[in-house]
Amino acid sequence: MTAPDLVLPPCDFTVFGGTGDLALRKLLPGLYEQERRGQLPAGTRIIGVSRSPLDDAGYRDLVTRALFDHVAEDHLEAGALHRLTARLHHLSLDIGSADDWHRLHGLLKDRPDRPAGEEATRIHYLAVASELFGPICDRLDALGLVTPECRVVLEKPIGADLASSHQVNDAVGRVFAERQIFRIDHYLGKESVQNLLVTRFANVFLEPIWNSRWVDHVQITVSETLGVAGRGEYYDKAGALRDMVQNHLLQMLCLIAMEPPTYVGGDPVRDEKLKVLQALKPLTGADVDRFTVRGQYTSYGEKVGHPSTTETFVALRAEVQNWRWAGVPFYLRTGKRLARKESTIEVVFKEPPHAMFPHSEGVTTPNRLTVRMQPDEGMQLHMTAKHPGPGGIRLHPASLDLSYADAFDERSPEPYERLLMDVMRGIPTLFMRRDEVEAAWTWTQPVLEQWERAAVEPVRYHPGSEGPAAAARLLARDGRRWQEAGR
Ligand SMILES: NC(=O)C1=CN([C@@H]2O[C@H](COP(=O)(O)OP(=O)(O)OC[C@H]3O[C@@H](n4cnc5c(N)ncnc54)[C@H](OP(=O)(O)O)[C@@H]3O)[C@@H](O)[C@H]2O)C=CC1
Ligand SMILES: O=C1O[C@H](COP(=O)(O)O)[C@@H](O)[C@H](O)[C@H]1O
Repeated sequence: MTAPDLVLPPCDFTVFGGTGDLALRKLLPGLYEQERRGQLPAGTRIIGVSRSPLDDAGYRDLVTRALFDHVAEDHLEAGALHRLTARLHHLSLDIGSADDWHRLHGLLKDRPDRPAGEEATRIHYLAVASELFGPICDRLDALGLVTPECRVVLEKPIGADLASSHQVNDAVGRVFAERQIFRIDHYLGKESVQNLLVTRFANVFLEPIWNSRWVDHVQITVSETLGVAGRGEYYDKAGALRDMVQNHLLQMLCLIAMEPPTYVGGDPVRDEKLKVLQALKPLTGADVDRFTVRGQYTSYGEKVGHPSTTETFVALRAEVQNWRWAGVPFYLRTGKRLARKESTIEVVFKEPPHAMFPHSEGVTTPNRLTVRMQPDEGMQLHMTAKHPGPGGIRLHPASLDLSYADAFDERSPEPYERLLMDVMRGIPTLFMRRDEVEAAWTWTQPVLEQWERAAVEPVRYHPGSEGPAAAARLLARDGRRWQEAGR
């Protein structure tokens, strides 16, 4: 999935929402890492846009402070900091008002370093709420700032439901062609998530058993220790289903469940993911009540300043209705203020068909492939081994471990760092296509509607806990349990 090194033309990288949490915590540190590794194309400029009354110097100060907070200390290098901050500009404008946009036009058109007719590659990164995507695109279009080489990057969630995601995608699609639109899902930028494709399709040993005959069930967990931090206003309108499940968790499910694409490239991979989303068994009515759990940590209302019914935890049971996966449950869960920060996928295989070792019944544990996105990126294949020693065969759980930190000298790039590079190079494989986003909303929508219709109150859980007991019951009903860290 990595393109050969190319000499890229300069970029004008405009970040709408350039003073926001995402820009300061993730995007600018990602761009800094690229700068440090000499990967930013020469002549690249980074233009932050927000309503804040900042000039270039003020923005450079703000970003420098953010880099000190969010870049690993041993990566902070005076030269790279200087080079990156020298690229920064800030424009104060209100996206909702027609004023001041001419200044963006002036800045983007003013490239004395480029020969006449050769513009920089313009990348418009929309790190603002998705209601603002349409107005931004319209203004860029009206100012003549959209050329065929331009790209636009959309942050998730795109819309708040199926209807609004159609509206947002329509509004962006009126100005940009689909090939210019990069819908970001930072989970697809994680090395271990990309490695799922490689593990499945650059090896042969898994394929014969990667189906309902041998896989008992799949678990996908993204558990966070942090609460909603400074993002309460956004989060309270979104909740965990829109914030995490509709995008990150379903994308991971797709990579586990998809058929082999003809080659790893933009459309083949996305075509296969789309088929998985379209094969998800709809959860409606009584199924929603039975197969979903909504939770909220007990101090959430205080955090957002009012009583709220927004979920900060979701667990659910999904099914992919196709030949490969019929009858295999995919259990998904995510939540805030839980006991651990951990993102994992567990593919749990069936028991061997026959217990042939004396006294082995109940001693073996099913084979299991654990993919660890964080912490300690890697993979473990859990198996049963012979305990060493004479006198009969005693069985013992053991595992084959792949830890990225041990196996590779290079550090794994942060997801945004990797994905921003792909945007600059114009590589769409790790970005969501419109039909994928809408298919994910199509599946999510009836759950949202049923929760609303039935006024499903979230069950409370204690911060620092494993989440609501109902999530454990969801699996216990099927005679299964969540795999917890390290076990
Ligand atoms: N933060 C995160 O970890 C993640 C965020 N996202 C998504 O990224 C987007 C941004 O999130 P986040 O950074 O957290 O949000 P913030 O509220 O922290 O930042 C919003 C940014 O947009 C600017 N802004 C808001 N309204 C306008 C306006 N009318 N005109 C110009 N600028 C405006 C704000 O600056 P000012 O108020 O000065 O105008 C600020 O720079 C959202 O869509 C979110 O869902 C996605 C994944 C993770
Ligand atoms: O997109 C989001 O992801 C983060 C979790 O990302 P991770 O890489 O730290 O697992 C989540 O905190 C945030 O609410 C959500 O918008």
